[in-house]
Amino acid sequence: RKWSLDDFDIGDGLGRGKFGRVYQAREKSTGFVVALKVLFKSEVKQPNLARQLRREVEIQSHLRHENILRLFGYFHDEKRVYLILEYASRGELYKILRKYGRFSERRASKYIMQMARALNYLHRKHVIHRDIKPENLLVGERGELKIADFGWSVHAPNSRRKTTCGTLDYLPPEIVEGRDHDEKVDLWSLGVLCYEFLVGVPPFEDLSSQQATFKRISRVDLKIPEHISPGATDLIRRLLKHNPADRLHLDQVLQHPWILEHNPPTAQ
Ligand SMILES: O=C(Cc1cc(-c2ccc3c(-c4nc5ccccc5[nH]4)n[nH]c3c2)n[nH]1)Nc1cccc(F)c1
Repeated sequence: RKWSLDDFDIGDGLGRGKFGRVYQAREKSTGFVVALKVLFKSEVKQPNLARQLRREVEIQSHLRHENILRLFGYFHDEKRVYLILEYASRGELYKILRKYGRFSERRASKYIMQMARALNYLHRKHVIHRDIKPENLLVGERGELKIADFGWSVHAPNSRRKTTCGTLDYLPPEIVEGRDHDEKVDLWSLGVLCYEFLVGVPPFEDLSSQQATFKRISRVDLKIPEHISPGATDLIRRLLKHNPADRLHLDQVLQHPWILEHNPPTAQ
């Protein structure tokens, strides 16, 4: 199917900051609402960015999971590339987190369960995300999380250097120490995400410097506040292990008492 801009009525601008130029749009023949991401070809001129974009399109267009934002298609005109992305009606998770400060244990465990399911799906396809953090998550119509950005996903195992423009907060020791890494990096990030959902700040944040954060990550300098339940504390501790081999597997996360307690398995 060849798409073009004429197929869409363009609506409001959506994610301004992190996500660049994204607009709500309605496909004219069906009325289906999407998020249309516009990238200027001038911005994607550098060959590695074009390769990065092709890789991201390649990865995301083959993924089908309710907790992973869909890429429906793409097209370009002489100046721009357009991505037809799933519209997440409840917006960006980090804005909701900043508004509430921190989430209840029930809400956090539901989100962590959804993330574990999405990561399980990705890892089975040998895709590691490497950039799980609230800024990359959106919320759908039924309050479900959608992993939205695959800017850093690669096929496992991988030793590519990760030069992050964002914070180090979510990076595991093996990446900050520049060592080889595999999909277990996403298990570490899941632990960081769980901590930030419940506490409101990431566990190794040290606003004095990136170097200080680096040290706290490398030493796994983890302090879990008293108000966090024993179940959540246990799950966080079992994910934030320096040695990737010691981290809880995703199947074990989905069977963890803290997850089951708030998300009883519906009779299948
Ligand atoms: O760049 C992104 C990630 C991405 C996702 C989005 C994005 C941003 C915002 C939304 C929204 C959305 N819904 C909202 C509701 C209220 C307020 C704001 C909202 N944003 N829905 N879907 C989105 C999708 N922009 N960029 N993916 C990408 C890039 C290149 C190739 C590729 F295959 C995928």
